[in-house]
Amino acid sequence: METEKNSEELLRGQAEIWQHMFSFANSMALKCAVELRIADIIHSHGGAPITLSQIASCIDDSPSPDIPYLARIMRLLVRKNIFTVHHPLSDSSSSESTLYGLTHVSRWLLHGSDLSLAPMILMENHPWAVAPWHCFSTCVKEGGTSAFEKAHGRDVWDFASQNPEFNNMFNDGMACTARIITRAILTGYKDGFGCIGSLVDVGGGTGTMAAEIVKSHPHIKTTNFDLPHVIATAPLIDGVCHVGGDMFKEIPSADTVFMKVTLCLLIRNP
Ligand SMILES: C[S@@+](CC[C@H](N)C(=O)[O-])C[C@H]1O[C@@H](n2cnc3c(N)ncnc32)[C@H](O)[C@@H]1O
Repeated sequence: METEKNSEELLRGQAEIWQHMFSFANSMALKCAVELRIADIIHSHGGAPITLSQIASCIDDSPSPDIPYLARIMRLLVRKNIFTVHHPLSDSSSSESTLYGLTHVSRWLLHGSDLSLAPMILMENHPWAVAPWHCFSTCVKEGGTSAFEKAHGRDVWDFASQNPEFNNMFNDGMACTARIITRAILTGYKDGFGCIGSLVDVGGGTGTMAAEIVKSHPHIKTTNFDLPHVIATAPLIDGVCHVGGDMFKEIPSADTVFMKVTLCLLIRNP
């Protein structure tokens, strides 16, 4: 009896290992959906569910997409609740009539939407960004530096300064989350900004956060401060002054210092 229970547990353990082993498949399928712009394609058809052939016919730079391959990826994405599937005919095996639609999850994959995580998904799943995740054991064995440095031989900011493609991808990823988070901050902390005269966003990337602040509080003299290679790619933003530099040396003066990474710090100067 005991042995039977043990072997069942062991089998369950093995199943869990297989799940962990291939859990990266979820991120890769998500990345594929963003690269192929599947959510955008469905959205451009009015958001109503469409067939695989309709999706395939709108995929950029692919005169003859592999529909069975696409079907397999969609099956995984449907399973993960990223898209819906409908079988309008009673014969659910007829893949030609099967319709795929958007969910509240896939709406975050729309390119160009104000609330989109598409640039972040592309950045975080790029081989450059994934490489450090392969270095956990090296970090434990050797210690010393970050996983990014183990993978790329220099820190992420230095790497970005030497690699314009990574720099743009990283900054775009940051900008899309900044847009989402700033709106939540501005809504939740409505009264906090009224009394601010000047503000500097330290490590503000290409200025998305600063732009949102100035849009809703035009009276604030706003500076976006980041490393020179980031500021060099920042767009002109009405009411925002971009300054390049190193925060460990000096930051532009303002009565409020704003810092956001994954969490946000608002420090009022006395
Ligand atoms: C994780 S990103 C956050 C970007 C932005 N605040 C946001 O939340 O979307 C950190 C930012 O800090 C900047 N940074 C890193 N070291 C810096 C330094 N020494 N001086 C100024 N900015 C720096 C990076 O270039 C990057 O834009």
